[in-house]
Amino acid sequence: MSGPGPTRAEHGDHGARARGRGGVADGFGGRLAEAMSARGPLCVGIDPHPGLLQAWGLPADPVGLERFALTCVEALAGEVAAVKPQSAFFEAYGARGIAVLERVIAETRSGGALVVLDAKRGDIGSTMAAYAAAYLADGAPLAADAVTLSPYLGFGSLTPALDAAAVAGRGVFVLARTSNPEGAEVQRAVTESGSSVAQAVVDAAAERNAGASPMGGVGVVVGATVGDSGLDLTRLNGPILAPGLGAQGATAADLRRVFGAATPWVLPTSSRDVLRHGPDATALRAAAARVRDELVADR
Ligand SMILES: O=c1ccn([C@@H]2O[C@H](COP(=O)(O)O)[C@@H](O)[C@H]2O)c(=O)[nH]1
Repeated sequence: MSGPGPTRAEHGDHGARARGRGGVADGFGGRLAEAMSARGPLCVGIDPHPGLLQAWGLPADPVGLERFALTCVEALAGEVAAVKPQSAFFEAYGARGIAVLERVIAETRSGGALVVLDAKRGDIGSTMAAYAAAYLADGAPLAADAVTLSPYLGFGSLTPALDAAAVAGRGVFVLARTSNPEGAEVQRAVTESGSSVAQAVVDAAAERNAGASPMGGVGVVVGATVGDSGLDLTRLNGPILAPGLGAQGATAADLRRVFGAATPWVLPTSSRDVLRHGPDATALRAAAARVRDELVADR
C-alpha cells in the first residue's frame, strides 16, 4: 500500500508501536497495511442474523450461532485481511453468545486474519477505560486487533481507549460518516469551527496518527454508500473502514468515487452479501475471494 507519508511531527509516543520495533510493523496500522498488501483489501463481517441462521439450516440458539460463526472463521481466516464480528449478534445470546465471540476472536487471529470487533462503544472517559480493558488490553478474553468506537460523547472522551490501543499496538475505528442514510443529519452538521462533525472526527483521528508509518492505528468509519462525502481524508494517515458493500448497495466501483486519492487506505467490509453463500465453507471462501478480486481490480 502506498500513500502520503507522515504529515506532522511525531508527538508523544503514540507512533512508537505504529512505527514498529526492529523494523517490524507491530502496531495495528502496520499490521493492517501488511495484511491488505498480502491478502487484498477486504474485511468480511460475521453477522449471524437469525434469517441467515435459518437459511443455513441452523437453529437460532447458541449452538446454531457457534456453528455459523466457526464456519465463517474456517472459511475466511486464512483468506482475507480482516474479519469483523458484529458484537450485537453474539450479545443477543447472553453469556453463551459472548463465549462464542471469544472463540471467534481467538480462532480468527490464529488463522491469520486481523479481527475488527464491531462494538461501537462510546461513553464518558472513566467508562471508556473499562471498555478499553475489555477490548484492547493484552490478555482480555475479548481483546481484538481493533474495535469500533462512537465519538458522539465527544472525541476526547475516547482518550482512554485510544491510549490503551496505542500501548498495546491495537487499533480503533471511530465512526465519522456512517453508511446508513440517517447518519447524515448528525454527521454532516457544521461545528463551531465551520467543519462538519464527520470532518472534525477525521481531523482528531489524524492528530493521533501524526508521524506514524506506514500509518497509525486510529482509523475512521466512512460508509461506501455515502456518495460525495465532502470529507478531506488526505491527512488522516490511518485506515478507513468502509461498510456498505453488497447488501447496502455499494459496489467496488463506488469506492474510488467516494474515496478518491484516499482509496489505498480503505478497508471495505461486507457481511450479508458474502454470508449468504454459506453454509458450505468452500463456497463462502470463494465468494469472499470474488469480492476481494473485484476490489483489487477496481483500485
Ligand atoms: O457505518 C456503518 C458502521 C458499521 N456497519 C456495520 O457493518 C455491517 C454491515 O453489514 P452488511 O450486511 O454488509 O450490510 C453491520 O455489522 C453493521 O452494523 C455499517 O453497516 N455501517
